[in-house]
Amino acid sequence: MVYKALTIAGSDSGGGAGIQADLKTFQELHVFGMSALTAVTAQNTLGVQGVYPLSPEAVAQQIESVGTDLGADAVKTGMLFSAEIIKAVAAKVKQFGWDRLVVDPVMIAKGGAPLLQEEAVSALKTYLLPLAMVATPNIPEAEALTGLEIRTIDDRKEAAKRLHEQGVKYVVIKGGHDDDGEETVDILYDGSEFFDFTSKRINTKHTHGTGCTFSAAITAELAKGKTVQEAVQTAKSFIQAAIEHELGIGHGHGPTNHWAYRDSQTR
Ligand SMILES: Nc1ncnc2c1ncn2[C@@H]1O[C@H](COP(=O)(O)OP(=O)(O)OP(=O)(O)O)[C@@H](O)[C@H]1O
Ligand SMILES: Cc1ncc(CO)c(N)n1
Repeated sequence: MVYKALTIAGSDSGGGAGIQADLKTFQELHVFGMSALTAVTAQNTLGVQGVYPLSPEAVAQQIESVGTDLGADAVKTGMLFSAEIIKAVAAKVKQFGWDRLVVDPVMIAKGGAPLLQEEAVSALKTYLLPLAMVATPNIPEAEALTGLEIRTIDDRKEAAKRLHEQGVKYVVIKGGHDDDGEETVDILYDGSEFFDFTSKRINTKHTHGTGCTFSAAITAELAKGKTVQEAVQTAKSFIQAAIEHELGIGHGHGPTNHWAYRDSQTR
């Protein structure tokens, strides 16, 4: 059985985030990866030097090409840049009836460069979140989507509830941005219960693309037919290994190590 996953996202020339992180993660998890590019970024470990969005038609046509021939067992979205691209993507997801959809609501790169126009946040809420099986906001993204200020674990839970009310079936609020403490805690809400995914916080500056990699791993596992809980557990182990075994490349915030999880399975 060949499992297939499609990522609809931006290109990171530095190879650590975006489409590149997604395809590497799919491959590591033994899932055939396909891509529809939304934008090309000139980017490296020091920051984003340029952003060149594609037209909504170009995005829609790539998805059409994949959907009418290869098909996809699961789909994820990353950087979508504009309200027009979001609408085009939502229409195609509906057309192909893709219900295993992971929405990573990418807004701002780690260095502060905007990857989603401010006015597109409401389009994300209106058109795409209601189609999402899973959404994976980090803390600032969850704040932007809900209007809440998130400080405590209870705040995170409240944000998860609000996003569930907006139509997301499973909400994962990632804890990577919570710098306090020895642990990183990601919270999963399924509409009735909360589940914590906790790991040791690794003290490193090489965390470029952690969010993309994490959501791609969830998507790959969903493509195989795993439950959301199983998929999030594997994704947490995948990103933990990828952060722990850093590659140490580039002069800034380096990429994570996409082959570390596989190595850990064979050691
Ligand atoms: N220092 C760390 N140690 C261990 N796990 C981490 C660390 N930083 C992030 N993570 C984990 O990585 C995953 C992604 O979380 P994070 O909040 O960093 O996403 P993000 O901000 O969307 O990432 P990015 O914008 O770089 O793609 C989560 O599972 C989180 O717990
Ligand atoms: C293309 C792209 N997508 C997502 C992110 C978020 O990490 C990034 N830095 N670049």
